[in-house]
Amino acid sequence: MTQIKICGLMREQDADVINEVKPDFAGFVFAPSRRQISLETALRFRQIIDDTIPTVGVFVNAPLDEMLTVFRSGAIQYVQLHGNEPEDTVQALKDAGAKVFQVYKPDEPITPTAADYTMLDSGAGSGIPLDWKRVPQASHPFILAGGLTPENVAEAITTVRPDVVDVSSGVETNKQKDPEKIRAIVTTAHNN
Ligand SMILES: O=C(O)c1ccccc1NCC(=O)[C@H](O)[C@H](O)COP(=O)(O)O
Repeated sequence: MTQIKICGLMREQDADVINEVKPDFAGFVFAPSRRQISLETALRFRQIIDDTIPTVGVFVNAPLDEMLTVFRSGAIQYVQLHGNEPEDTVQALKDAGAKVFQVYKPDEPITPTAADYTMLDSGAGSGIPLDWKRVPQASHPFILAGGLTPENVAEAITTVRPDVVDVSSGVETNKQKDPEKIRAIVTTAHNN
């Protein structure tokens, strides 16, 4: 079984399929993006998403205080650092009790980190696949992201053997989350 994060929830109705199929993580984008949501919306999501599903806040070079405010509000349990955040930031978030995903880009060295998860991503919700055969050895738990879809996720898992896969664009239709695609990818990840 491979765990899965569905990232970039935007509409309250997105929570319905999340509660139905129970991915292992649900992600909210706080960085500037067409998927960006407010803290108020994230708090509403947290109220309606099943308690057993941890929520992850995605930030890009945000001030530490901003991330701590969101974490302490209870909207998220994990912080995903998607910019060039230094190890000091990872440590400060962990000292505050947050769990951390540290994101690396292709061709960037995967350096030792105190983060709870190491994540390799081709972009930032861009839907661009990685060359899975060139994914470097990384410390575990390891998350693979970038251009995953219900159709290609089984091959990605077989090739890379990540602990977690992460998807956003590949479960959207007309730039909105698509319940059928979410059902399909969660089932496939959990069966592989
Ligand atoms: O999704 C965004 O809009 C986004 C914006 C800024 C920074 C990160 C962002 N997404 C991070 C994610 O965790 C996505 O799920 C990941 O990049 C994979 O996206 P995709 O290739 O679209 O599946």
